[in-house]
Amino acid sequence: MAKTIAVVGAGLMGSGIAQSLAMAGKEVRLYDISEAALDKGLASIQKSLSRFIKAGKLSEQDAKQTLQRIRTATGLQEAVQDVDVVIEAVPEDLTLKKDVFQQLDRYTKQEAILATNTSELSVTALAAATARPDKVIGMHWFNPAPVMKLIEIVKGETTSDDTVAAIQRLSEEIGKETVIVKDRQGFVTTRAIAAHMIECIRMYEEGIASAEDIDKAVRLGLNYPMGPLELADMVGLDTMLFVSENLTEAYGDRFRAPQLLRKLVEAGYLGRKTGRGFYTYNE
Ligand SMILES: NC(=O)c1ccc[n+]([C@@H]2O[C@H](COP(=O)([O-])OP(=O)(O)OC[C@H]3O[C@@H](n4cnc5c(N)ncnc54)[C@H](O)[C@@H]3O)[C@@H](O)[C@H]2O)c1
Repeated sequence: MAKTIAVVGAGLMGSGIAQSLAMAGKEVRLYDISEAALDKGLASIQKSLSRFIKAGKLSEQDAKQTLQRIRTATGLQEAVQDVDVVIEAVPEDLTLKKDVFQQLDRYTKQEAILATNTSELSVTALAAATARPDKVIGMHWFNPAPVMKLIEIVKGETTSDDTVAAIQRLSEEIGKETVIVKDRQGFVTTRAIAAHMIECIRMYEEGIASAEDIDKAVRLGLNYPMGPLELADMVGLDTMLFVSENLTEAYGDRFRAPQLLRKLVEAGYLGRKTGRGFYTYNE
């Protein structure tokens, strides 16, 4: 049973993953490249825990204990040397992730499992960067990690059944549901959401309805929690373009980025993070 888990990268996903694990009683080592990044990660964990308390879903005492179970480190070796599982959540860049996996391979116990939270990069390629390709696996979380139920487990070409079973067990121990998918571009969730979003952007481009009405139609008619265009703005239009290009390479024209998506990105309108995407944000 995995007792101590390292999370590498304390950004949006890494901090949420660390929090989910600690809330479920796991000892966590949280690593990032700077103190500033770790402080930011811890602040977002504290904010999220306060929301749980306010909603009556967590006691003050449990929140305090959760925080005590998260130990931060700015040295990678120190963070990972004694853990059973590492979950990598550094930016979506294959070269960077390969480099991180090589270091993890060097610094962790031989039997440790190395998992990646990539949304769409090749788990198999990351496995090949290590001397333990059978112990490398995709553990794809969703934002916000402490709330979202699913973990999409990605079995690389070389991932062993034991590794899949161990990550399935860990996910269940912390109260998550799992699906097991092959290591194919976009897995299930990224491929499904991209197809949906790209088709809705095309409808907007064709002038079939306003952005507001497309989002409203999908929210109220299909019962999705968010409309596709507001969701694209939240994810980031640059990220959506990157996903669409990789899916086009894998599956052909049906994933080709609509002109409008490309032009918005070229204009620097990347969604919420730049204050403008399909919508304009004032805060
Ligand atoms: N944002 C999402 O909704 C979402 C959902 C599922 C999966 N993902 C995936 O999770 C991963 C992380 O995404 P994010 O949104 O948390 O990004 P982010 O930019 O919020 O966080 C990345 C963190 O990694 C740190 N970092 C950079 N280089 C590092 C290194 N060498 N070692 C350790 N830390 C390093 C950064 O300082 C930053 O804190 C990506 O692979 C992404 O595709 C994202």
